[in-house]
Order: sequence, then structure tokens, then C-alpha cells
Amino acid sequence: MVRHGESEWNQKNLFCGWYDAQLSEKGVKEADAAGVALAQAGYKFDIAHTSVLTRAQNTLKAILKGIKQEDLPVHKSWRLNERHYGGLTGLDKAATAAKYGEDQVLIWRRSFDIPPPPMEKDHAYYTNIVDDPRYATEPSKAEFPMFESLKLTIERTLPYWNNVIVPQLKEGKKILVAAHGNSLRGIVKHLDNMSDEAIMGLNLPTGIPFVYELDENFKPVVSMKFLGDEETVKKAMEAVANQGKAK
Ligand SMILES: O=C(O)[C@@H](COP(=O)(O)O)OP(=O)(O)O
Repeated sequence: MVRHGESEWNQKNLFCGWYDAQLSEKGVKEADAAGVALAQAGYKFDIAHTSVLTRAQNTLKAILKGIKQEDLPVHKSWRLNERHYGGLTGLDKAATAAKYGEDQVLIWRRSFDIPPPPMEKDHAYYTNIVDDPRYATEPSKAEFPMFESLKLTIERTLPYWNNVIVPQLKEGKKILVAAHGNSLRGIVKHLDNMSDEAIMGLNLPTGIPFVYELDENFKPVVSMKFLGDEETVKKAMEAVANQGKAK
């Protein structure tokens, strides 16, 4: 699995969610480096999965180039999208912390079941997201989120894991997933059976692949093994956590 490389909105420290931000220059480099890391470790895959958002798809493309598997079948689903950041979409994370307090921003970013405020119809990005042609067939109007907590994100991501990815794993396929900080936190929480409290402390870095090896019951025998040196991964995780601090 891999969280996409840094996006232009990650770089500007803006809540992004379902806004379709592009990779930043650094993010493109991170995606290329993720491909190199996987190639050097000798990884080959049978099927890849990604979201319908460009930053995850372009990260996947760079990786597939790096591992010389550009013709790999790729499945794209809104169910792997980033959590919908609701009314926070487009706001500066540090400025939001200065306005509402770091504790409130931590609740919005990392609490398990407290969602951000909804995206109202007059929100600057409402039309941009709701009328985006990529959502013409799904999700349905009833399923289309206007905000998501991690719990709600998991509720739409896990069916994809269980109904699409698990059957492929059962066939012995090796799977690559390029997605987002919070959609991946949901999958990690499920695989590692992490408590609602424990998952609050997990901040996934951009562009550093991590490996799961599962037994026949789809329980991890190897968990979240990052293809990067420990210090770099630790610093990258801390940097993500600090995005919610007031400057
Ligand atoms: O929506 C966003 O701003 C980030 C995650 O933000 P945090 O939950 O870490 O604030 O999503 P991603 O860059 O992985 O698509």
C-alpha cells in the first residue's frame, strides 16, 4: 500500500478530501522514489487498486513505471477516495488550528467518529466536487458524502476491501493499493484490529510504500513494514501530525 506523493494542497497545508489536487513537484519525486523502492525490493504485483482522484492515480502510474509493470490491470473506485473533509475542504490546517484551537483540529483530523462540519451547498468547492463527471454513475445520491469521519470512511472503504480485494487475495494475487492518508488508515485499522483510540495516533507519510503479508485468514503476518529507513519514516509521520498545529 502507498499513500500518494505530496499533493499541491498537502504542500499548501489545506484540507483536501475529495478536491482533486495534483501532485506537487516533490510529490512526483516521492512517487518515483516509491517505484524505485519497490523495484529495489523486488516487488511485482498482479492487480493494482486506486481511488478516482488524480493524486493517487498519478502516484500509481509512477510506481508502475518504476517496477516496469505499466500494463498491470488497474481498478479505480471512489471507495478508496480520501475521507470527505466536508466544510473544512480548502481551509488552511494551521490557520484552522489558530482559529478553533489545535485540540478541535485534532478531533476533526484524527478522532474516530466525530466528523468535520458538512459541506454546505454554498461552499466554494461544493459544485466542483458534486458535479464532477467522475461521480456521474457512483456513488449514488444517497451515498454521496458531504462530510466523513474515519468511521464513515471505513464504512464505504471496507466493502471494497472485502468484496473486491479479498477475493483477489484468495486467488493468490499480489495486490498494490495507491490511495490516501485516511482511506488507508481505515484499511490498516481493520487489518491490524486497532482500537478506535490507537488509530488516532497513526499518521501515514506521503509516498513511502508499506507492506502487509497476510495469512490464509487474511490476518497480518507482516504489518505496515515501510520501505524506507526508520528515521525518515518517523520524521515524515511527525510532519503529517504537525500539519494540524497553529503556526
Ligand atoms: O485530505 C487531506 O487533507 C489529506 C489528509 O489530511 P489529514 O487527515 O492528514 O489532515 O488527504 P490526502 O492528502 O491523503 O489525500
